[in-house]
Amino acid sequence: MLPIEVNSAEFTSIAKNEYGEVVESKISDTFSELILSHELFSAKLTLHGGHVLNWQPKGHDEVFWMSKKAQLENGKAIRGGIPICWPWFGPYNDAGNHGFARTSLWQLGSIDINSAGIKVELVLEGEKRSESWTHKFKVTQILMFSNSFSQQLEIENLSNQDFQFSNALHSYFSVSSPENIAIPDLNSAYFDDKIKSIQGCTPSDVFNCVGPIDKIYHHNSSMTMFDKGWKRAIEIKKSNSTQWVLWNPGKDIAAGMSDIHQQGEDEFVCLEAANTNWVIVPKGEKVSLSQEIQVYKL
Ligand SMILES: O=P(O)(O)OC[C@H]1O[C@H](O)[C@H](O)[C@@H](O)[C@@H]1O
Repeated sequence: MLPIEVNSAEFTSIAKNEYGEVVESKISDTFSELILSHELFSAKLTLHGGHVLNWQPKGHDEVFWMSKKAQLENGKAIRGGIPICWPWFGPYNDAGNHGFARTSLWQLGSIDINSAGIKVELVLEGEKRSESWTHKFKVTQILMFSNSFSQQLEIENLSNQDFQFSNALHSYFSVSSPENIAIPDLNSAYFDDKIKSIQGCTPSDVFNCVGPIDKIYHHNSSMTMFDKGWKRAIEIKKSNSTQWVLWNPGKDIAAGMSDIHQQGEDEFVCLEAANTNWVIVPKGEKVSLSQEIQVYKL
């Protein structure tokens, strides 16, 4: 019997029709990305971390920033795009920052290409993934790429007791400069300043997003980020997330981060739809949260 022919090319088409195509590109022996093409947008994602790497709606520039020094390797967190921070946000016990979802290999559930865009479903499930968080769970991530973008997480508790999680959709938005960014919707929100370790700060105007800035805003509706340099606005709607996290490391902290290229901190602002406090999911139940992003020219 002849051996089955394996497609040894670096690029392998995994779904295609008259509206678009999804191609797998092997970056290394252990890391590959999925390249999505469609007349309304282009985008890239990877199963490592269930991570959206970029999305560019037609007629606009890239929406998400990616570090030129991002570690595209099995088990590493990727600096840029949208890391999924889950089942915890920030540090937790000795288990490191932001949970295991962003460093785990997700499974490809389904791909649907149609005239409106490309829908991709990714799944992460398991039990005892971390000594600090041992519950049995299933997370389904539903991504809809089009001239807008939406990302939904369905978090299912499959264990025989209630569990809790915190999370963030840690979007790195590409900007002309953090100096040019205004987010007027934040002006009226109470916030915790993580750098100064002060909680419950009274609302104050956000004139720019120059780092170091690391704030948790208690605000559960939409945000619009205005970039006066690139004359574009990014609107982010979210559901079931009670906070927004605003982060940029600034020059000195970024200089100590091996996966940010020189002056990379001048190219992005993170605005993260988050639940920084624990959310309880009763046993056998499901919680869903999402964000939806739209880009406008000013
Ligand atoms: O370096 P990472 O683990 O990816 O975390 C990057 C940043 O994520 C969030 O925005 C947190 O609020 C910051 O405190 C943290 O520094």
